[in-house]
Amino acid sequence: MPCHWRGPIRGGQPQALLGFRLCNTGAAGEHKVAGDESPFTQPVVPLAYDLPLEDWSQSALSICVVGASGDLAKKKIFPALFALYYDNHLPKHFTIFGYARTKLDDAKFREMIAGNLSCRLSDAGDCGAKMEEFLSRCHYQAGQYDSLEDYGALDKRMCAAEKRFKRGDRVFYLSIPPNIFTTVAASASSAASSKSGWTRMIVEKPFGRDLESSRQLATELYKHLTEEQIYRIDHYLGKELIENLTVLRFANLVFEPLWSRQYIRNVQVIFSENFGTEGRGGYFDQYGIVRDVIQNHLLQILALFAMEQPASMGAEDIRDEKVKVLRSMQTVRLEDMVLGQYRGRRVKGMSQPGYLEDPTVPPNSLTPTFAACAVFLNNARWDGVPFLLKAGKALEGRMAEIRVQFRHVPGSLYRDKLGFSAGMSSESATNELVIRIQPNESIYLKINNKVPGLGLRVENTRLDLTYGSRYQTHLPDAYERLILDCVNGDRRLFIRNDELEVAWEKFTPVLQEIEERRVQPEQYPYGSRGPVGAHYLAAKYGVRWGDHNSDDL
Ligand SMILES: NC(=O)C1=CN([C@@H]2O[C@H](COP(=O)(O)OP(=O)(O)OC[C@H]3O[C@@H](n4cnc5c(N)ncnc54)[C@H](OP(=O)(O)O)[C@@H]3O)[C@@H](O)[C@H]2O)C=CC1
Ligand SMILES: O=C1O[C@H](COP(=O)(O)O)[C@@H](O)[C@H](O)[C@H]1O
Repeated sequence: MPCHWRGPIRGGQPQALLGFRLCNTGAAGEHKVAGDESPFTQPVVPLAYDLPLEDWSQSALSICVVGASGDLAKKKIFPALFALYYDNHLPKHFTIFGYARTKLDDAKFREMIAGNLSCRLSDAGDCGAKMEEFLSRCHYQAGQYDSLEDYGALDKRMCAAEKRFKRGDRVFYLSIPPNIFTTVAASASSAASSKSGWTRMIVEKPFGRDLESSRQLATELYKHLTEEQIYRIDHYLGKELIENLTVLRFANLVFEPLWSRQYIRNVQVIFSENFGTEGRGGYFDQYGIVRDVIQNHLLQILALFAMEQPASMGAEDIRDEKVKVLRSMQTVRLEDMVLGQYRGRRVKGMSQPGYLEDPTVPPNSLTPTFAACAVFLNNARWDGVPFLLKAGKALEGRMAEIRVQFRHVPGSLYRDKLGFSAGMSSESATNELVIRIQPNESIYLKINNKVPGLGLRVENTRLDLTYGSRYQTHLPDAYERLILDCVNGDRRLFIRNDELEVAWEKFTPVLQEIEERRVQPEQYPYGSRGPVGAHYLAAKYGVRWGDHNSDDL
């Protein structure tokens, strides 16, 4: 039975709009359709902004994870797919395929995935059954990444799963090392694109390692895919608190008027991990922390934080504003950057290995595992405001947050009452807005408040929105949100090519200089707060790192 579709296509063209595709039948991925009135197992709310909810009643969705045997696929992608299924966010007629070179059959593949699936806290008791149902829709195709024949075999199985429907839409998630991105894009799009619906590809970072290689990657991808088909993922954009940034700014009157150089002294975007590169040293050493975290995750956060209000919440309007603000950023300078690399240490008889002790890291590597930099935006809103970005591995805690430090109250009546004389610095008495991205997601505003009781003592305390106390709901993992957005054709949280170009433009010169001059990173002990140079950098701009305030730990 032919799979055919002649209706309009959104977000990525099928390869042959006019032709019918003859689908061979086969066992893989077939599931019952009798009595399928609703395209979902139960009605879901539209989750995509400004996009009509896709009509899935007559179509099937195939999701293929390329690199299915890998770390990311096992830890994040399959669990996210299960969570989406569990909460009824996937179309009813979906099938999942794993593709990689490792030889597995469906049973072994399901066994491999099952180990990482977990039930929601809200589990209504049917988790076991749902897991079984989910796993029964997961299939595995072993194949080489460049083999048209192997993708042809995958295509056959996808067709079998889609054969009862007018349309078959396909998502390929490229969860593979960057050296094979284009090979896979070429072979998969040529041999396994949908002929009856759309085909989209989620591409994982790194998108190159500098401006030139990023351009090359784009050129190669464009030989096989249109920009509309490419979903460049930055999983930080899928995190709840990042998704909330635009709501916080543009849906509240109280923040937006303060959001400028007039009231804000500095902005800090901080990422820290309390573990090293364990197991990923081979990949990490070629990139380093600036490329791994700062140039993408932290810069994206900065862009959302600092951009002007977009004309709408549509993907292109938001991404236009992000590009604009990134274009206004000064190119990052070496003198505004501090680099560090962790060394091993022994704590209570336990030894924590240094970066250079990781067997996958070349001896004498200069790759930074920590970096801090000050960046500036040359525009009317942010002129002169330092944005401090800091990221490090093997530090004392795991945390990501944005800190907005406000200016002093001019002519404050309460200077004495705030205890400046008793050693409290005037800085710790200024307002600070903290957006804690993870863990313990929260938004809090540090304010000065009268200590209750007789007399007049003022202290710096918090107006606190801690998600765990306010919302009794499970926060979806970033990968859930982003995979669902891709299925819905919502590109708001994915990186457009011009955003990527401008991000590389701003960082490539300094990255090249670091490599050419063989800049030595400052050593810091595993589990510490990082190199002291980061304090000097902040001090140069009259800033103190907010995450080092003991009240805030
Ligand atoms: N792991 C993570 O936490 C994160 C990963 N990423 C990105 O996601 C992508 C996947 O990451 P991850 O799962 O860790 O990667 P892996 O190194 O685990 O690779 C995924 C799969 O690709 C195949 N593969 C590995 N090396 C090669 C090679 N040299 N040539 C051909 N195939 C190879 C292997 O499958 P087989 O041998 O079976 O073919 C492997 O299982 C990468 O681009 C990474 O940068 C991004 C953020 C976080
Ligand atoms: O992209 C990456 O992110 C992870 C951190 O992600 P998180 O969601 O756990 O905070 C980081 O460990 C990795 O080095 C980097 O490639």
